[in-house]
Amino acid sequence: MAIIEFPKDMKWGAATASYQVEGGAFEDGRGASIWDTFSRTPGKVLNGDNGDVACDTYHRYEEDIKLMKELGIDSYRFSVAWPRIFPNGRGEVNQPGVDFYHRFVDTLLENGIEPMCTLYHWDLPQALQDEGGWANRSTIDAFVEYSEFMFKEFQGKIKNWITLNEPWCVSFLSNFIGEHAPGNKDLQLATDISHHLMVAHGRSVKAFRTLKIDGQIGYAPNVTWKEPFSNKQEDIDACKREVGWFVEWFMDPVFKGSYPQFMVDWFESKGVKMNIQDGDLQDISQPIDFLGINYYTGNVARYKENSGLFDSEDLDMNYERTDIGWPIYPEGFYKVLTYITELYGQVPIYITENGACYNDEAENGRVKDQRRITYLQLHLAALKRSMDSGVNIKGYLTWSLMDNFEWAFGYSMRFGIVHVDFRTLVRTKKDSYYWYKQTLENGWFDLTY
Ligand SMILES: CCOCCOc1ccc(-c2cn(C[C@@H]3NC[C@@H](O)[C@H]3O)nn2)cc1
Repeated sequence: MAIIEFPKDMKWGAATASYQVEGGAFEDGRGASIWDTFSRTPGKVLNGDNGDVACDTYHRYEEDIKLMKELGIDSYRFSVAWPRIFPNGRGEVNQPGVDFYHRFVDTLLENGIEPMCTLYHWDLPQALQDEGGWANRSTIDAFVEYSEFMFKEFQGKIKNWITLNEPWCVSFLSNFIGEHAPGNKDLQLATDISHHLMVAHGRSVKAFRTLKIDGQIGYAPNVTWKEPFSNKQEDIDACKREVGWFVEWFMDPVFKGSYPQFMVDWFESKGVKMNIQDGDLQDISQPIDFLGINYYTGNVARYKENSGLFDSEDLDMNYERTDIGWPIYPEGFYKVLTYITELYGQVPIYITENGACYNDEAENGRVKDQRRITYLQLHLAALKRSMDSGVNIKGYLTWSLMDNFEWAFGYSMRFGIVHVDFRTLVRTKKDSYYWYKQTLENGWFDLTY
């Protein structure tokens, strides 16, 4: 029994992303994205699932916004499908696609819900990929053109902007590990892409400032935590490299104007060189208004020679795991948030994603997902602990509002507080929806896991 209470001005929300929920993949002029291509490539997505229909939010958004309204959230984080705006990635605008997002945003605002818009949540126009995608610096220019259009088009309606979601996933998961679109496995390519993404982020922020857009802008890296198994320096250093791959690699350039030398040196030892052009780091280090943080899991790790990219190995500490297999590690949430604050000061932070995968099904109109409630309790308690330790948390948005297309896992992995039957598209509020609603109403919860 312990009451965990949050500041009255803290923002509460929920998050989704275009390719994962919209559907309408070929409607009203939308162009193909790399995920339409990837999901149609045999063996890339479990069960051959794709985002053609997804949750059909493209047609059912009014129903979804009713669910948000009843939930009582302040803010809803969604992403715009770039190929719905620019079917070829640049140039000609697809007006019906623009009109959809106006209807969507207007309905959010009519219901007193603040839109938090992610410009890039992985659905790159295939036409740009055909020219090399993020490996080609011309895609940076296309992203700036897309950003400028969106800033001007939705000025006054959207006041919270996120340039990129999880640049680590877009670069390393998608182009070195190869699990996500476009599925390359090349460390030099992935490192070049990570840099081009950050230049695109910085130049988008510059455009936001130049256009004098009313509102705030940031980006949303995903992070993890690796706790050294011992106080041996080799274990500490191995964990620093693992965490640095997510934290310092994507945050030092923004907050310090340079890449972390210990990571640059490590990549060079793997034969990777940095391809940085004059002015790139000045662009990347444009001041931002907030940092989005996505956290799901962490672990205990130690040095292991020639193991993985960083001479490290995770240990099986017998932590409980969610249904996607990720260890439940709320301590890591506290550790990585306090670490970020130690490195960069009290940067305003929104938790732009945190949630659990549990594949509970609906029975008689109810979904008993107590395990998700427990995960949320543990992580919100860790969040409050970080706030009491000086971390400048401005808001928390759970991933996700509803079950959706979980990338390479397709529809097999459920992160929603609302269940979706993907045969009928019927939405069912889970027990966690009601728990989250009560928590937002109170501004506190009783830690009773
Ligand atoms: C080092 C080896 O690693 C192998 C796998 O490595 C990862 C890391 C991270 C993820 C991951 C997935 N998600 C959930 C999504 N966030 C955005 C939203 O679209 C959610 O669907 N976050 N992180 C997957 C795999």
